[in-house]
Amino acid sequence: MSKKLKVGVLGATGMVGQRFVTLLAGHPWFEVVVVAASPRSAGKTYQQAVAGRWKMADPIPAAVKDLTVLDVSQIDEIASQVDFVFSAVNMSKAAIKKIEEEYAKTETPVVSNNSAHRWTPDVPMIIPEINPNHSEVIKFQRQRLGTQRGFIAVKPNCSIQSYAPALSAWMKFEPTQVVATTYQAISGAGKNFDDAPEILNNVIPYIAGEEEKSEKEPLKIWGKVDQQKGEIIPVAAPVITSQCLRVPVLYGHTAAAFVNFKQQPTKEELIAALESYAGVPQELGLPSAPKHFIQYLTEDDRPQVQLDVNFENGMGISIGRLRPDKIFDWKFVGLSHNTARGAAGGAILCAELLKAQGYITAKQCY
Ligand SMILES: N[C@@H](CC=O)C(=O)O
Repeated sequence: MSKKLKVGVLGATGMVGQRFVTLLAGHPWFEVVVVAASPRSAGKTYQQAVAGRWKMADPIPAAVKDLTVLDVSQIDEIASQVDFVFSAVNMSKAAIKKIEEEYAKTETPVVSNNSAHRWTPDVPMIIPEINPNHSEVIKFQRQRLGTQRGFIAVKPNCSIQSYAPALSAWMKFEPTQVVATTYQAISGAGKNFDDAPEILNNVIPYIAGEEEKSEKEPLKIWGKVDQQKGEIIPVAAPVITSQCLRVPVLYGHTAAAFVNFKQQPTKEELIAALESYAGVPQELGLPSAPKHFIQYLTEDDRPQVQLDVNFENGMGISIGRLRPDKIFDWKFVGLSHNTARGAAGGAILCAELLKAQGYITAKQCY
């Protein structure tokens, strides 16, 4: 058994950072050796830094609780201790862009949960089952950054994960138009019910920047690597329009979606395409890969957050209520776990893919 890769978690004290630390406990390939956060937490043990704000159901992993939190701006010091980092830093978009590039330039690969680099044309935005080949763009990014090993890869926003996987399974039927309304959990805003009492008995019809991400990000995921330009060119279709609502749910983003297709698939064909949809993570048996990526639930009242959000440890997608529509061709409901598949879990699976593809290696092997 080869040695585990040494990992740093940047932004380790926030909700997504806590999820990274929890999911990485006992990971077969990766070992958290550095936790980093803002100067406010730096110098404390991880346990002290998250005291009173630990939001995970599991206790703080024993291997991490006594680590001293470093300041994320101690870039060289952190880079010297790790093979790569996960980024969940909470800063302005410009500051995130800058610091993630600075880490990459120390020859430290960055796998980011943040949106800052999602539209940098030579940064791959990866859902490993859907577009594993987008890592091909890393060679162009390395040329731009002047690195041999360092690069940035990102995962997309959590909001798209409840409907984009279904649409990906249906690409052969050529979806042309999509309406997606998302019902998003408060943990997506880094909060629980104590932090967000205003959500009780309420629905808030605005999440800053979310509709734009929901409409645009799938187009890059379905895009092509242009080997001449050295970037990913997003597709133009399907056109997606979206509304994003915050609802009183802790974990689980639901989407109610309508689709038009160029081809006219039957319901059986659509369900078969969902149920059989698998990719490189399943073929390679990556440690965080769900065995079954998309389940189709036949009961009229599924998927439900309470019953289905933890399907495949929160890494699988649940689809149901597929039926013909009066205005569109078909409509359906999707559900995904926003902090597992939609955030830290999705980033960890992305890092596993990049390791399997040879983009992330132990620094001493480089
Ligand atoms: N922006 C999302 C979080 C997903 O990554 C949300 O607010 O729910």
